[in-house]
Amino acid sequence: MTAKIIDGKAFAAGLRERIAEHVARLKSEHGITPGLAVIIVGHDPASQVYVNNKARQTKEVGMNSFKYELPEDVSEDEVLALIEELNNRDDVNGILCQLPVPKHIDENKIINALSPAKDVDCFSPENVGKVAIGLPGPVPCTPLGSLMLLRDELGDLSGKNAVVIGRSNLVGKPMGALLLRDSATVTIAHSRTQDLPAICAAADIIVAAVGRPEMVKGDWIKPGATVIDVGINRVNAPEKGEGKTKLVGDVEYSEAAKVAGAITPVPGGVGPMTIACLLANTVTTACLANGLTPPSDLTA
Ligand SMILES: NC(=O)C1=CN([C@@H]2O[C@H](COP(=O)(O)OP(=O)(O)OC[C@H]3O[C@@H](n4cnc5c(N)ncnc54)[C@H](OP(=O)(O)O)[C@@H]3O)[C@@H](O)[C@H]2O)C=CC1
Ligand SMILES: Nc1nc(=O)c2c([nH]1)NC[C@@H]1CN(c3ccc(C(=O)N[C@@H](CCC(=O)O)C(=O)O)cc3)C=[N+]21
Repeated sequence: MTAKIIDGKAFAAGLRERIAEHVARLKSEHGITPGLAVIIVGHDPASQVYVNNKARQTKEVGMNSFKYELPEDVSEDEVLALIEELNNRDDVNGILCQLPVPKHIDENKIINALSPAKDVDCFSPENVGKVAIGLPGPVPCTPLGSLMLLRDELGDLSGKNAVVIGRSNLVGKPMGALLLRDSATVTIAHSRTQDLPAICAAADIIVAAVGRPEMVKGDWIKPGATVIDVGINRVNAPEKGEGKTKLVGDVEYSEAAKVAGAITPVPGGVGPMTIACLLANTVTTACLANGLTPPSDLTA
């Protein structure tokens, strides 16, 4: 058996088309153009590429993009003042501060300063709570993108055994909450979990969000299971030439693809969905800010 490859890049492109239609309707029927502000501190090249991609895709779907590139040595107070200014601007519906920030800036202060109404990463306790109990609002981008791919692949997730590996506030925990809302039977594994291979062997769905290159082995996977590989790890690739690197996921892709029913590749899987869901969340917060019901196809 060879797994179906879940094309996250293509799915994300389709999602962006739907987002563009909703944005066009918000403009023509309500005079609203959603806006997303992205803050980047310092000059990490990977972050730069990523932030530029977000800005380009934001404009492509017809939304306004505001980019703030702050120097590495900017003070915490200056970043907090910028967030406060953006919190108060009517043309900004989403604010994202690219993480990590330099060490002299307290990440928690940044997260707490963001207005929950504009918190498109879904970091705030208020928004995390809404996700847990199923109230409308932004949903963490990577889990939302992963859920969309799973629903598209499997339809109803009700009663499926789902194992999420990783319990971070960013990915693992909200992923577990979303799967539970869809009536899957959810196990969340982490670094203290005993006998992870046995737990995976019972899973119809595996979501790997560990940050360890190719940790999940092909022979852990139940034949026919659906595998969502969230991990993005840059590793050395001497086979490509001296000093070259490549991206791999948290799943041993070549072996897993022989056993799984369907699997996301890295790159081209969950990563592109994360950015598309950021845009989807900005439409959601723009609707909520204007007393409109957010489009159901852009949220969980
Ligand atoms: N595709 C995308 O868009 C995105 C991809 N990522 C990628 O996803 C991965 C995970 O990210 P993130 O959640 O932020 O990572 P974190 O480092 O915050 O969390 C990793 C989790 O994995 C668990 N873990 C570590 N080692 C093991 C082990 N041996 N067995 C089982 N569990 C283990 C940790 O357990 P414990 O809690 O006990 O320490 C922790 O809960 C990374 O590769 C990251 O780059 C992240 C965000 C977006
Ligand atoms: N406030 C904040 N929110 C985030 O969501 C956030 C963040 N900070 N900091 C960094 C991480 C990382 N992250 C990625 C999203 C998409 C790809 C992505 O699209 N990856 C491509 C490959 C890109 C490449 O080739 O380098 C893919 O998987 O196909 C990667 C990484 C979001 N993050």
